[in-house]
Amino acid sequence: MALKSSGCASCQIGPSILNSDLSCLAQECEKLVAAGADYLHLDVMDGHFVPNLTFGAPVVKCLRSRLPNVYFDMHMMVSEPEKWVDDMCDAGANSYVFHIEAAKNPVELIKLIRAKGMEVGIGVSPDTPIDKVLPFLEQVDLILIMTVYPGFGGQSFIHKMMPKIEQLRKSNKALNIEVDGGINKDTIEIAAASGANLIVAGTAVVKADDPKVVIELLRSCVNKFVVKS
Ligand SMILES: O=C(CO)[C@@H](O)[C@H](O)COP(=O)(O)O
Repeated sequence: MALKSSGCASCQIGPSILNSDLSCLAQECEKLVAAGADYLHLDVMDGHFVPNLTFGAPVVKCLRSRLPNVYFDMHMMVSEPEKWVDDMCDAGANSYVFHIEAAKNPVELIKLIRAKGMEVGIGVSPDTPIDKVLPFLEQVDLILIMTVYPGFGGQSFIHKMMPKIEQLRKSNKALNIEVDGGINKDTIEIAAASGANLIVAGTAVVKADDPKVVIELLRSCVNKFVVKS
């Protein structure tokens, strides 16, 4: 599987496992895939770029051995994104999403990630203007718009991020625009209407009685808006 779109930005749902039961992470991931997840969004935090710690390549490697065919979308909330490219690739990551705020040389970093055969994404935190990523749109597979401040699951969706998504979608119909943070049945519509097509949902999915129902609801909502080229 690849996130790269071929002329049209199709809807894919990628649950974030951050707020799942980490004591049995592999089973939680298997459950999400069985519930219809298109990919898994894995949040790596270094306690420096964000005020929280999660996990690194050794955990990703263990998950890869249990889930050989699932797409792992690595959201690297780290201060030195160039440092973990090799490890994440070797662990089985499919995409490597670094934050524009942390990248010293985005062009070189994009090249490094591509050379390892991973897809490339750039994350944008709420206080960062969208202009910062516009020069790189042609070089990446996705732009990740944060609709919460990175660091924790379960926060409230920041509506005023929608113009960023609208501007990106207006500039490129085929671009993969990933939205992350506070996505649930009440916020999916505005995110999809603004132009997001890759949907990261954590709490709403992993804490649901039936994750399949929530994934289907998110997907049907996005499919009403998904952009055709
Ligand atoms: O990257 C992050 C938080 O930093 C996200 O992936 C959240 O983990 C999504 O969780 P919810 O906001 O959907 O609970």
